[in-house]
Amino acid sequence: MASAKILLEDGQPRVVGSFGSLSDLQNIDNHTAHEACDLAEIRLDLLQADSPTVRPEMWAHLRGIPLLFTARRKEEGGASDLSARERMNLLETSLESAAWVDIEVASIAECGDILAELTARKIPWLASYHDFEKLPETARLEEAAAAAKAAGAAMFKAAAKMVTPADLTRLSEFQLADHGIPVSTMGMGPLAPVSRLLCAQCGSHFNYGFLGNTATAPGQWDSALLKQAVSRLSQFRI
Ligand SMILES: O=C1C[C@@](O)(C(=O)O)C[C@@H](O)[C@@H]1O
Repeated sequence: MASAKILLEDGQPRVVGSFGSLSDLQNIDNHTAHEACDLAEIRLDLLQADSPTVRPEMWAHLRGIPLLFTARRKEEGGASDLSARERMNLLETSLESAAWVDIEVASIAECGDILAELTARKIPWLASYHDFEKLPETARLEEAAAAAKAAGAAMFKAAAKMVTPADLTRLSEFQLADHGIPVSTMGMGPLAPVSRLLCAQCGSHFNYGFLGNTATAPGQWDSALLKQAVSRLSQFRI
C-alpha cells in the first residue's frame, strides 16, 4: 500500500492512536481521530472482549485514516487467551481495510498462514516485542529485530517497561543503532511518557498513544497530545 511505504521512507516519526475499547472506537468521529493521529490501531483482541463478533462496520467510520490491526496474544498484553488460529481469524476480518498488521515476533512461526496472505496482498506488517516487567538485555532485542527482518517484517517494534533512567538511555541507544530494518521503540510504566518523546527524537517510526479514554499500555500519552509534542520535537531530531 503506497501510503504505508511513504510512512517509513520520509523518516518522520508517526503517531499511532490506539483504541482501548469498542466504545472508544464507536464514540470517536473521523475528524477527531484524523487530527489526533497519523494511523489508528484497532486492537481486535480488545474489541472481541467487548463484543464476540468483530465486524468491519465497527471501524468503517474511520475511512481515510490508515489502519493498523493487531490481535494481541495474551502473553504480550492481549485481552484474552486466544489461540494463534483465533487471532489469525480475527485478522482475516480486517484485511480489506488494513494499511498495516502487527504480529508478535514470538508468533511468527505459528502465524504463517496470515503472513502468507499479507505477502500476497502486499500489506506490510510489523513484528512486535513486549516486556511489561523490564527492559530486556540489548542482545535479546537485537535477536528479536533480526528474527523480524528474517521473516520479512517491514518494521520491528519493541515496547518495554522502563524502571531506571539508565533504561531510557539504553532503549534510545538501541533505537539509534542500525538494525537493518526500520525500528520503533517505546517505554512503558512511569517513565513511559518521557521515553516516548526521547524514542521519537531518536527516530522511532511509530509512536503510540491512545484515542478515546482507555490506554492500551501503561503510561501511554493521549494520542492528540503526543502528536502535538512529537511535531514540536521534529526540529530537534537526534
Ligand atoms: O504494541 C503496541 C504498543 C503498545 O503496547 C504501547 O506500548 O503503546 C500499545 C499496543 O496497543 C500496541 O499494539
